[in-house]
Amino acid sequence: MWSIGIYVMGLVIIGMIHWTRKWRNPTCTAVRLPPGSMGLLLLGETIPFFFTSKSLDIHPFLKTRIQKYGPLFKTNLVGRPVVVSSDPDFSHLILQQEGKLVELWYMDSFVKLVGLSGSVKDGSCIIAGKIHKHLKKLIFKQLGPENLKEKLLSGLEETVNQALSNWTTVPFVDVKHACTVKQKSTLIILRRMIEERQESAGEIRRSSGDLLDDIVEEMKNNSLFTKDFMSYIMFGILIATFETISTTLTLTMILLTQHPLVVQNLEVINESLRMGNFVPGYLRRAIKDIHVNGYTIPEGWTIMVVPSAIHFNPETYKDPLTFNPWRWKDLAGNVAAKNFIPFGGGVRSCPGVDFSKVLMSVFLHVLVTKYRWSEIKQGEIVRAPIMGFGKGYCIKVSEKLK
Ligand code: HEM
Repeated sequence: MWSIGIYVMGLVIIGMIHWTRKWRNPTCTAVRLPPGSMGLLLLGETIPFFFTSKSLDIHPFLKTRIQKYGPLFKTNLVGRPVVVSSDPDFSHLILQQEGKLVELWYMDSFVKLVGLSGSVKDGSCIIAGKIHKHLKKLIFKQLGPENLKEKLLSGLEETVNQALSNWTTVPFVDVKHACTVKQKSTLIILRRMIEERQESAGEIRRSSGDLLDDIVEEMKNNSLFTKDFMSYIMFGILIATFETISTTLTLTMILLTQHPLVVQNLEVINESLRMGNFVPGYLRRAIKDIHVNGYTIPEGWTIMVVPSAIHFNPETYKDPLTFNPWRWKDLAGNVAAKNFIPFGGGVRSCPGVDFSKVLMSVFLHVLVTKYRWSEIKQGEIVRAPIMGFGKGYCIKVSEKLK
């Protein structure tokens, strides 16, 4: 009896040792993986990745490992092997290689943990291939520079004026909250709007011609564009708009309050985007083995491009943690091309880039020319690892005295 027990115990121990070895060195072939640690069995290094950091700087999980292992390191997050890249050239290459070396990839559990659930299925972005191209074209037609100038700009200014005027009537506003959509009710409203537009498609189309009209038109010809799918896509677009712009504007307000002399500088938005890095990384999956600097990233592994590491690289940006909009005057265009990626890059880059920059410029212009503000509650900047503002950033807005 004893001998059977010892035999089983031995088998379990050998199994555990084998499993741990395989976890630490996950490939069977003799490829040279980037340096780094796969962390604890099953957990990997997930826990320190989600620690809260109260600084604008690169998250400590990433910073300490970049210092220890260099610009490319391996790790394991939420059960998946990941290579993290803070190398500007390699990151640039990866973002340009969609469909060739890599594909957009969101780890399900990662997405849930960082609060982006809803946009993925089985890890892959559900908006792929032809649908992706088509949708992006529709978004760009509405939010690209031409339509912005011809149709949207005056409306934006009016909306911003109205919002700021409303803000003067309340004791204070929580900036991030004031710019954010209420998710549940928005989804219901969107579904209703699609139905209404479907019912009166011809009529509204002539008078409005917005993204929703384009989508309703597409739904007639494309069986993949179902009502459910499209209300979900519209919701995704709204989230992509509000979450990003509200975070960037809140951070801009905090930085401007700390540096009032900078207010008139047009490069404030670029500088805020450089320092914001509200997501920890852009995720891709290697669709074939990728060879880089003598290392191999095996097919199927996740690659995380870390914008904060690129935007806080002291070789590109002197005193990277200093808010200095003037730095942009001296930065050559070709330097910025690989070292400034707040909107991603390649075919998966953000289609809302022009709209976001125009909206934020209009907001800041109206704010500083017509209004003044004072801080009521300081926003505590936290990265966990998505950027947030603790218990909120509250300001009191008043009209400027004439
Ligand atoms: C400050 C504002 C914004 C920032 C910083 C931002 C940032 C980004 C980034 C970094 C990506 C690429 C992610 C990746 O490569 O994995 C992206 C993609 C995307 N963004 Fe934005 N975004 C902003 C505003 C907007 C707006 C206003 C829209 C509205 C249409 C939008 C819609 C999208 C969409 C649909 C994608 C997916 C593109 C694709 O998969 O090809 N974003 N955004």
